[in-house]
Amino acid sequence: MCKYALKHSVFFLEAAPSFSFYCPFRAPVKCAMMKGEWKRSVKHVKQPRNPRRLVVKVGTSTLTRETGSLNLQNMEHLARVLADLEGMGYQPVLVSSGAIGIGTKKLRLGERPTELRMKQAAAAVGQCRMMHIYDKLFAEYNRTVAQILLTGEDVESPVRSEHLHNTFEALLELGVIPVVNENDSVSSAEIETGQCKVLGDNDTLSAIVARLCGAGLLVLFSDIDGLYDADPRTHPDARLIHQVEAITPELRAMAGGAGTWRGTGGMATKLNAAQLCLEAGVDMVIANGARMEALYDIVEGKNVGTRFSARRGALQ
Ligand SMILES: Nc1ncnc2c1ncn2[C@@H]1O[C@H](COP(=O)(O)OP(=O)(O)O)[C@@H](O)[C@H]1O
Ligand SMILES: N[C@@H](CCC(=O)OP(=O)(O)O)C(=O)O
Repeated sequence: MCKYALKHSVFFLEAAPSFSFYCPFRAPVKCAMMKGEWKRSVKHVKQPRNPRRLVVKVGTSTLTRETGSLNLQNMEHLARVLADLEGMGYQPVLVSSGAIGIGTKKLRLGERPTELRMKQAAAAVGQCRMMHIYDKLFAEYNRTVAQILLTGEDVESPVRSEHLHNTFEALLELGVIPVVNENDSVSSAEIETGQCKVLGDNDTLSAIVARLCGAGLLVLFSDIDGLYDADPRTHPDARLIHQVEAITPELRAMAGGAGTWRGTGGMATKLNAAQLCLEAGVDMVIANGARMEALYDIVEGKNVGTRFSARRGALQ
């Protein structure tokens, strides 16, 4: 136990520069040594990665159709595959966007609102509807879901992030599938500007969640097969990049913004998420949400979409 704490605290010191703006792993590690029984709290201890734990993020463009209606086909496939993976011994955590888009449709607003308070109202309505659908779909497979809504302050605060970490642990231990989103109705940072010191968007949020709960893999399901060397919507000859090991300025230059009126951030925010994952030793894959079954291959490390491999700095 003591060796564990020391080993990992040393790791933190070495890795400290990468964690200067965010460190979710604040659970104190108590260490008793022989009869001296000294105890120490090691803050900022980095969690070992659990290879069976995976975070799956789905974007609004995957959960809704061009008309703004729910894409029930994608949602059903998502619930079935995650329930099945849970049955196979994996511990899935779902990060789901879609609250504003779904709320916009339910309120018959016609188009995504531009006024902040209206976006927040749409998110409050849409989140409720989205959870209702997830609850029903997962119940079909005898699975229980839980809602976790987060803000930047929650993951910045040592006390709150420790509570969050403990809640994830308890839910996963109970076999529950957590469904996470940003708490848009109280947090204006993301939906107003797309910029936020800690979160910023659900791509970044999912990377933070993957680190917070010690996941070994993050999968971002989008409306496209992966990262291309240019946005395929404007460059039809763009080529898919299969493997990435470092986020370089050249790579960032290839990543454009959102592809549809429903998406937020595009590939730019997915690369931010990849950067956070690579720093923490978490593998990340971008894949097409129209083929959720690809998740079976992804967890086995097969070549699907774009894989960001965290070879350096990996804990396991
Ligand atoms: N280099 C790129 N490779 C692939 N997609 C890109 C690239 N640059 C920009 N995009 C756009 O990113 C979109 C996916 O992001 P986004 O619209 O935010 O969806 P989501 O809701 O899944 O987060 C794609 O539809 C595509 O048009
Ligand atoms: N929290 C917002 C989603 C923000 C976001 O990042 O959206 P997306 O680009 O579709 O993943 C919502 O639920 O509407």
